[in-house]
Amino acid sequence: MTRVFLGLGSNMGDREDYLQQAIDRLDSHPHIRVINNSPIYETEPFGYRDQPYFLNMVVEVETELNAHELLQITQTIEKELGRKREIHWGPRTIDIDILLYGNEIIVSPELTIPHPYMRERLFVLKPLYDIYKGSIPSEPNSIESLIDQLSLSCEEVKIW
Ligand SMILES: Nc1nc2nc(S)n(CCO)c2c(=O)[nH]1
Repeated sequence: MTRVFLGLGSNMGDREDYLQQAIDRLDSHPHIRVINNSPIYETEPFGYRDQPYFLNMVVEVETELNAHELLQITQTIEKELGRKREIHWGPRTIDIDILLYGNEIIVSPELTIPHPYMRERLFVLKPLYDIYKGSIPSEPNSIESLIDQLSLSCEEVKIW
C-alpha cells in the first residue's frame, strides 16, 4: 500500500457536492482507501483570476495502484463529474491533482510528482499542512517550513 496525497478543487456548480462526490468515488474504488480529509477552504483564484472562488482541500488515500494507474482513475472521476477542459486554467466542476505518491519522485510526460506547482500554491500547502506529517521527498524543507517561507496569511485562506 502507498500513502498518497491528492489536491481537490472545484469552482463550478455545487462545489462542496463535487468535492464529496469525488471523495466517495475514490473511496468506492476497490484499490483505493480514503483515510483522511483536510478542512475545506474557500480560496481566491490563483493564476487565471477572472473566475469564481474555489473550494479546495487535500485528501489522503492508501492505494495498491501505481501512480499512473491512479492518474487514470482520477482523470476518469473528473470526466464523470463533468470536468471540461475548455479554458486550460479556467473554471472546473472538479480538479484532482496527485501531489505526493509515497516518497517517490516521478517525472514522465503524463505525471510529475511531487506536483510541480504545489510549492507556490497556498490553496494546496495549507490543507496539506493540516494533514501531512513529515517532509516532502528530496526536499530539506518540511511542509511546515514551506508554510513559514510562504508566510501564510490567514486572510487569503478562509475556513469553509
Ligand atoms: N484558489 C485556486 N486557484 C486555482 N487556479 C487554478 S488553475 N486552480 C486549479 C488547480 O489545479 C486553482 C485552484 O484549485 N484553487
